[in-house]
Amino acid sequence: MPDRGHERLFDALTTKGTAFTHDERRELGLLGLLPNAEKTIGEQVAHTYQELARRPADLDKHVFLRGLQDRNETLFYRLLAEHLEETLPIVYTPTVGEACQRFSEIYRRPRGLYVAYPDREHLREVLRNRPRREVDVIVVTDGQRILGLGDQGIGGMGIPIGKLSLYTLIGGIDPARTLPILLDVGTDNVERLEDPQYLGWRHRRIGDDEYYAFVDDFVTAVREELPEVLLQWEDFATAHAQPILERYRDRLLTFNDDIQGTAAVALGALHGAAKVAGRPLSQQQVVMLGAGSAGIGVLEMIRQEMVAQGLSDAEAAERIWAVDIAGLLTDDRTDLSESQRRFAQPAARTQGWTGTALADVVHNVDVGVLLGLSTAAGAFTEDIVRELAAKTDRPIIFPLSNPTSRAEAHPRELDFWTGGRALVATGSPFAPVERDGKQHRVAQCNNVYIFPAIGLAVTASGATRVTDAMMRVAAKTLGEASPALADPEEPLLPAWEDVPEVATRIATAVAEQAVKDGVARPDDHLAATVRRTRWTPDYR
Ligand SMILES: NC(=O)C1=CN([C@@H]2O[C@H](COP(=O)(O)OP(=O)(O)OC[C@H]3O[C@@H](n4cnc5c(N)ncnc54)[C@H](O)[C@@H]3O)[C@@H](O)[C@H]2O)C=CC1
Ligand SMILES: CC(=O)C(=O)O
Ligand SMILES: [Mg+2]
Repeated sequence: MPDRGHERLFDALTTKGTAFTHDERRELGLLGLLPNAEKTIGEQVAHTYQELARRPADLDKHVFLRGLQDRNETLFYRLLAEHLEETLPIVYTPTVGEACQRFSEIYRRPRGLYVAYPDREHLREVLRNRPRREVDVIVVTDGQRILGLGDQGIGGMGIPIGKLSLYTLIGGIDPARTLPILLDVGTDNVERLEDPQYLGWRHRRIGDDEYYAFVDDFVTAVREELPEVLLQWEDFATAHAQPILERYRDRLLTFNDDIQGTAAVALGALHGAAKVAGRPLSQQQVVMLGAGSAGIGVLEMIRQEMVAQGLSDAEAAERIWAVDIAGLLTDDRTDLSESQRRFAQPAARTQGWTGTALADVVHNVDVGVLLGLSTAAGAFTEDIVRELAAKTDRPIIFPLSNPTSRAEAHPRELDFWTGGRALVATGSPFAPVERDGKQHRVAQCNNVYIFPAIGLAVTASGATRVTDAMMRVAAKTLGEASPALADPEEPLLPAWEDVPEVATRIATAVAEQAVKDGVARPDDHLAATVRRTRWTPDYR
C-alpha cells in the first residue's frame, strides 16, 4: 500500500476519497488534493447510488460500477451490500454477459492478469507481475463458454472479475487478496476476430496438445508463486472442463464452479422442493435437458444423493434421464464422453417410443423433476410443461441456463401452465410472479449461493483440497436454509439479504468437513475463525 500523497489517494483498495478527515489529509500528505468537504461513507453511498440510478441502461450501470470498483473498492462493496438485490444482476448475470460480449468496447482500465499464449515462455514473470502480492482466491477462465453465450475470447475476463466481486460481497474475501485471470489462447468467435477493437490475441484457439501443455505451465507457475491459493476454474468449454478438473483436483486446492458449484446449489434447492412436493429425490424420476459440464455435474450429485437416501447405484441411474441436442443419452450412442456414458439409459428402455427428444421423455416417463442446463431458450414448451404437470401434483421445474435470454422457460409461464403448482428456480434473476393477488419471489438457483462460501471456508481453515464431501455439505447446509421448509409458499432458496449470513454458515460446515477429511488444520473455534476471516466494507 502506498503510504502517502497522490498515490495513496488513488489506491483503490485503501482510498477514502472525500471521506479522508482533515487530520488524515494532513498526516497522509493529502491536504489540498481534495475539495474541502468531509463526507461519511453513508453520504458517499447515497450520492453514488443516485448516480447509478440515473443511468437507464444496465450495461451503462455495469460500466459505472466497474469504474467505481477501480476507484474505491470499499465504497463499491458498501454500495453493493446496501443494494444487493438490485446490483447483483448488474455485476453478475445477466448484464455481465453483455459486458463480456462488449468487453473490448467498454474496456477502461486493466484488472487482474492476462496470461496469453504468445507469452508462454514467461508465465512465471507474468504471475510475478500480479498486482496484488498475497492472494487467497483466483478465478480463471479461457473465455470459451461464457454463460450460455459461447466463445467470447478475451471478453471472458468479465466473468472472473464478476465472480470475485461476489467472493468479497457474499463470502467476505478481502478484495486485496483476489486475482481474476484470463487465459488468452485465442478465440474461434469470428465476429470478435474481425472486430478491429478486439483486445485479445487475434488468433484461432490453439489445438488440444498445445492447450493442455499451456494449462499445465500455467498451473505450475501458480503453484510456484502462490502455493496455497484457491484456483477456481470457470466457464471452460465442457470438453476441457472435466479433464482439467480430473487432472488437478488431487494435486492442488481447486474446483470447477460450473461442475461442482452448480451441482451443490441445485441439490440445495432440490432439498426444499422435494420436501414441499412430499416425495424424496430418490423416489422421483429426474430429467435433465443439457449434458454439458454443468448438467452432468448436477446429475452426478443427484445420483450420490439418491444413493445416500438408500438406492443402489443402479437404481439411482434408472431414475435419471439426460437429454442433449441429439436426444436422450442411451447406451447405443457413440458420441458420448466417459462422464456422459455414466448417465446413458439402456436403449431398450425407449422401445416403442416415437422419438427420444425431451417431449418424448416427458411423455413416456413419470417425470417429477425437470432441470435445464442446455442454453436452449424456451425449450420447456407449453406442451411439455402441461404434460409434466398432468403427471404430478407439484412438478419441480428449474430452467437454469444463463443469462436470462437463454432460460429454458419464463417462471411466469411455468406458473400459468401448471396452475401455480410448479416449484420453480431459475439460473438468472426474474421478477416475482403474481398469483392470487400476491407477489411470489422466484428462487435464483445459481452457483453464487455456493462458491463464495467455499472460498471463505478454505481461506479460514487453511484447507489444501476441495473434497466431494465438502461440496455435499455445502449443498446440505444450503438446503437446510430453504425458506420453503417452513412455509411452502416461500421460495426454495434464501433471500439475498440473508445470503452473506447463510454463506457464513455454509463456510463453517464446509470448513468442519475439511478438517474431518484431513485436508485442513483442526480448530476448536472454527465458527469464530470463519466470522473473523470475513472482510467488511468499512474504511480502516
Ligand atoms: N444456474 C447456474 O448456476 C449455472 C448455469 N449454467 C448454465 O448452463 C448452461 C450450460 O452450460 P455447460 O454445461 O457448461 O454448457 P455446454 O454447452 O457444455 O452444454 C450444453 C448442453 O446442452 C445441450 N443442448 C444445447 N442445445 C440444446 C437443445 N436445443 N436441446 C437439447 N439440448 C441442447 C448440448 O448438447 C449440451 O449437452 C449455460 O447456459 C450456463 O450459463 C452453468 C453453470 C451454472
Ligand atoms: C452461473 C454460471 O457459472 C454460469 O452460468 O456459467
Ligand atoms: Mg460459470
